[in-house]
Amino acid sequence: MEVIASRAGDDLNLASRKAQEAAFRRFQATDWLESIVGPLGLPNQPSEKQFISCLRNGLILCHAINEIEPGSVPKVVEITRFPSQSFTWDSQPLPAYQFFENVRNFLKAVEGLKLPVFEASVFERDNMVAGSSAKIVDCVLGLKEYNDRKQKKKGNGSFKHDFRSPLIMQHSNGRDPRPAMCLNYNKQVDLSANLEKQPPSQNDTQKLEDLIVKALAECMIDSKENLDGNLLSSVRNGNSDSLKLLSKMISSTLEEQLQYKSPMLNTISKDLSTDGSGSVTSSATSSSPDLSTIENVKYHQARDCNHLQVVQVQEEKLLSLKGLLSNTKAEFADLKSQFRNDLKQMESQIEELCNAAQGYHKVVQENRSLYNMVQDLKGNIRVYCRIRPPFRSDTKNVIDFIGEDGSLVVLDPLKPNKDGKKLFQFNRIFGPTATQEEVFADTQPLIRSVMDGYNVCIFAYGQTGSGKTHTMCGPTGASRKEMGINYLALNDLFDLSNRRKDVLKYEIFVQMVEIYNEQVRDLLTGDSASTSKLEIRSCTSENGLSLPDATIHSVKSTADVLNLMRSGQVNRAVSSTALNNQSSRSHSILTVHVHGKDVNGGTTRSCLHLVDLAGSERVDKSEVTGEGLKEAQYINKSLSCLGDVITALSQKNSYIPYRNSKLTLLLQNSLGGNAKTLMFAHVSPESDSFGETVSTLKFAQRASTVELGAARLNKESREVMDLKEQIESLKKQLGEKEPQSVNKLEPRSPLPRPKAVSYNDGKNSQESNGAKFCFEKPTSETPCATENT
Ligand SMILES: Nc1ncnc2c1ncn2[C@@H]1O[C@H](COP(=O)(O)OP(=O)(O)OP(=O)(O)O)[C@@H](O)[C@H]1O
Repeated sequence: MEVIASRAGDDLNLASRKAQEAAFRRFQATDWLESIVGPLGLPNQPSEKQFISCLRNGLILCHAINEIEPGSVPKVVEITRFPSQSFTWDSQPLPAYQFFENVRNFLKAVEGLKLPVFEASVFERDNMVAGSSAKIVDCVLGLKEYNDRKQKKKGNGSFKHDFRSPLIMQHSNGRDPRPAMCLNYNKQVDLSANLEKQPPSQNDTQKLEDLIVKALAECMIDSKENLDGNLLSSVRNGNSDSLKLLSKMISSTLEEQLQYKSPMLNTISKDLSTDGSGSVTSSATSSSPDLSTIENVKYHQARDCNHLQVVQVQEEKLLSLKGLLSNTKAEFADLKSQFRNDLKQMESQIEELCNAAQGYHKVVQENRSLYNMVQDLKGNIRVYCRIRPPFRSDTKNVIDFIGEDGSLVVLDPLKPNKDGKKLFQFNRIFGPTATQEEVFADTQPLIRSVMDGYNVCIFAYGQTGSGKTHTMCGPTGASRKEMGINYLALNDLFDLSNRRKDVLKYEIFVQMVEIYNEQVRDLLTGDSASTSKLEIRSCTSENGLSLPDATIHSVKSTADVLNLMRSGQVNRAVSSTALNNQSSRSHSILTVHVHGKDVNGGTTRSCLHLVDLAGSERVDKSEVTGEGLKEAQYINKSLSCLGDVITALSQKNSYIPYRNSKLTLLLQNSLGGNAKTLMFAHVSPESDSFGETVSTLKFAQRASTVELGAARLNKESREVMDLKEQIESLKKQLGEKEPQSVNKLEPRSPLPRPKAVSYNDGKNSQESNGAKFCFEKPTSETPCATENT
């Protein structure tokens, strides 16, 4: 606001200086004209209006130019005036066409002298605006200069008008640079001083009288133009009627002037009305302060004139502001359209980003399937991690991040900063919200490969209460939708078997056992005595089973499976612990045997192990004692043996300690053989399980590095089978004829030459004495493969 106010102040000063400069030039022009044609009857410092009105009839101008260049205007249209009368500005105006003739003739003459001219129309009252007199003043001052040169040179000097500001000229001449108004004010003070010093002469009195009358008339002219000249003459002659008439007119004019708060006119009006008989002369000459008041009036008029110019300047400013506003509007419209374009660009960029994000998801998917493929080729144990939903929502969650690419970050609750974060990488992570179907969908391809002749092992590992049984079997009393992998897998196998029935005939058998306190128990026999002490054959028996003594059940539908699983589940050792009220106290193993026979006679033999391990537990946390403690110790021991086997396998050790536990012995072919193996690592998200969670994840990470080698297809074509049959019959024939020369006959087989490996279990006398053929390159602990390899 202050800046605006100071700018407005500057503008006012400039406008006021310009107005003063114009007034000074006008006064100069008036002085000069008077010096050429005699008194014009104008005040010392005529207003613009007075100046123009005085010259309007063209008479003064024509006489002035004729004085300088005689005959310039040959015919001047005169008005009737007394010989003593001067060219007064308030003379009776000529009819319009007459003074226009004078003005036109004058302008022609001026043009002839190559001096600056003006438009005759400025004399029309309608065209009179502030600054109208500027060109007339220029023209008159041009004439003056022309005359000065002429006088100087006495010749015909060409015109060279000096347009420099009179203020500058004053300054450069070393005179007082104050504006004309100030100079004039000094002049007025001098005059008052003179009046005080000596009594006014008759001449002086006359002059003062003239001044007052003119000042008053001037005011009237401002409001009512064309004041009757005769009236003024009568007033001068002391005619009291005329004086009264003038007084009346002045009163009405004063009313108008008073609106502009002109105290001087108020005073004069009072004088005139109170002293109607008194002569103007006496009142004018009686005191010098009246004179200064008249000067003040002129000063105020000049100021009003300045104000007019200020208004004009303000109007110009307003115009420029309007221009600025329209420019700003245009700029705003530009900006708007620019914004619109920017928005469109952003839209398209967001679209591109969306496409890129979709592409990224696709690439992640592809990467995962490629990674899985590589793992399949390398025969790595696949590891899926499943996170159980938290039991209580108010507990702190240690799961920090689950990546689509199988990355998992857990956060140590005791170190909630960067150092507390641990990153693990698996094939797939299932978050707490993952459904049974989602988990099965990722497992299905592996399960289906059983139907193609591959051995598959899926086992669930994790801390007690982390959700292993939930994943493998489903919750107790689960609906079909909530069923676990065991049921869904068998269901899928039946489905596939149905779809392939035209080309392949499948037979599906099921065994279900548990390892409880290091004893293998059949869960599907009604005879409780036979549920204990089943023997594991690391080299499968003649019927291809590693548990030949366990009951084997043929299943034809999912309903059969359901019934068997239910009875198996009932037989399973389950008890309540502090961590899980349905805690499995044993490792349960559901084995599905699939025998396929194609239309050509080719066969496949494969098995699927679905293992729900007992949960590792900290006995202090599970608060078990007595029998429960013993169970826990067995569980922990067998899991520790499993860990040792995994470590030895991941380190590619020559010795793999399968025999250290029943569990590892039973899973020997799946962990170190030619099966496809998948491990579900289960974790609890609660912060008080963080230690066990990290230990499970580390175990799972280690397991994922185990390379089993490419899984072997257990398929035999008709030709191979024929050859095998031939070999068998030849063997028989040779044995009958020359039993001693059997060793000389080598069987011809397209398969690699088998190695004879002694089976050193020592418990099965029949097999421990004999040798078995094994096509697998044996490790120290993998003496032979199953019969169907
Ligand atoms: N993904 C899940 N969604 C919903 N509930 C689950 C999930 N996982 C586990 N649970 C629930 O958590 C509890 C413990 O699960 P579960 O019995 O499967 O654990 P476990 O690992 O088998 O334990 P243990 O080793 O003691 O047998 C059960 O009540 C189960 O229903």
